[in-house]
Amino acid sequence: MVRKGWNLGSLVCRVGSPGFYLKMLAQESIVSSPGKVILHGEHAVVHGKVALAVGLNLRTFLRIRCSKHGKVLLNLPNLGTCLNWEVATLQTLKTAFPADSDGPKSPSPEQIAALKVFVGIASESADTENLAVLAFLYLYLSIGAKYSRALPSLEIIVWSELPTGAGLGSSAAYNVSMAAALLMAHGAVGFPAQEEAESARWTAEELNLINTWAFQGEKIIHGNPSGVDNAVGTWGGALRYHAGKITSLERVPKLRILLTNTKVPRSTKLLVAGVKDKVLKFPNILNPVLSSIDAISQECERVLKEVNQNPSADCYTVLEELFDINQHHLNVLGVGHPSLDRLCQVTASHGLHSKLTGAGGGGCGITLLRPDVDPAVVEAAKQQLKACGYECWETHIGAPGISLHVFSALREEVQKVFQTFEKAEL
Ligand SMILES: Nc1ncnc2c1ncn2[C@@H]1O[C@H](COP(=O)(O)OP(=O)(O)O)[C@@H](O)[C@H]1O
Ligand SMILES: C[C@@](O)(CCOP(=O)(O)O)CC(=O)O
Ligand SMILES: [Mg+2]
Repeated sequence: MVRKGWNLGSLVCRVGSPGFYLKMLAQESIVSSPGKVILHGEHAVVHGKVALAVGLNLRTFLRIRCSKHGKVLLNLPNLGTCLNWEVATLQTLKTAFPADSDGPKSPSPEQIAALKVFVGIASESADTENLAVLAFLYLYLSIGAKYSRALPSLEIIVWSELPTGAGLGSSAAYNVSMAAALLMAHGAVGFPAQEEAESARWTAEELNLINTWAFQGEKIIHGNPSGVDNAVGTWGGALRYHAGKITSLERVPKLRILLTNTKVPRSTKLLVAGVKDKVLKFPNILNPVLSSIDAISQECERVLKEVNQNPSADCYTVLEELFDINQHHLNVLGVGHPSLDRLCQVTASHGLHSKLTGAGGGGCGITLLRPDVDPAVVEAAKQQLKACGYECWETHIGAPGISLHVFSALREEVQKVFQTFEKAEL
């Protein structure tokens, strides 16, 4: 179902009246993708073990407009970055991104080197913020090379409710939104909106394509991603992820979670590389730890089913114990941080159980809230965490994956946010 070119016709063919789609495309499209919370399996999942992850109700929004000014504008207000390039200048990179008919391919070292030279990043730079620009250029040029003869002139703005670099999958939400918007702009996936619908999702085949391209963007930001984050950003809900196999977890109970951001910055790429080095150095010591984390994910999956069928206080006690054990394992892998130890100690002093989520090294932790927990206990824990300089908020798990926003109050609100960031560089 791949359609070639920057193609209004393909959008019109999909469903509905031509006037409706032409109007929508002439204006612009807004898509959004959720952040994620990994319940269990971070890091181990990079080494082929099971992870359980859920969509988070904090999202990244992207607006794409096709324009006639012969430029590409990329506005990233979360990073304070707004760049633009002449399309003609971007064409000079086409030798590194030749047209080919194969599916998405991993970014090659030569392509990454060419992009770094183009953007003016030192090749050894560990600055993760710049990686968002590289990931965009990679997706723009690769998707352009695959689906169109000419590169399009575009204006793109991405704004997120998620903290970046805090373990909540902001990089994946960014890459999933970017892949969906660019694929839609090229007609490689349809424009799924139905008239009067508030938001819309793509077919499973299209979601698969979006996910595969987003994974390539994640490779630029993470180095060696497992693919779990982009899978949640694409499909949402609650997923079991194992060696690229994505299974939707059916009938997951509505778990309540307290999310805490220690605000200690860290880079997923460096933390993942650190774990790899440690596993290579001490395979006999650390492989059993990864296997134990795998067993924790599987036990958690079993208990979540039980909570649904036959909820009991014991189930929640097991879930709490699994959090505690996994947090110790993650410390053994070297991805803990004193700020996370403090988070766990503070919540433990209120009888609550926490673990880091995502890459660790700072960033966010999650605390399980049993259904019968006294609200005064949660409030006291929150106050103490805030006094440590942390930010916390309560949430429950399972937000929808990548969505196109058509007619909704949410779309209007997001538009207003985008307008505050609009710059007049063009
Ligand atoms: N809204 C955004 N705008 C621009 N870049 C983003 C955005 N969200 C994430 N990124 C990119 O992702 C990086 C953070 O990714 P990462 O270190 O994997 O942490 P996490 O995915 O846990 O937030 C940022 O440094 C930036 O390159
Ligand atoms: C550590 C890891 O398991 C999750 C990283 O998540 P985040 O980028 O910290 O949100 C890495 C991965 O799965 O690719
Ligand atoms: Mg990430």
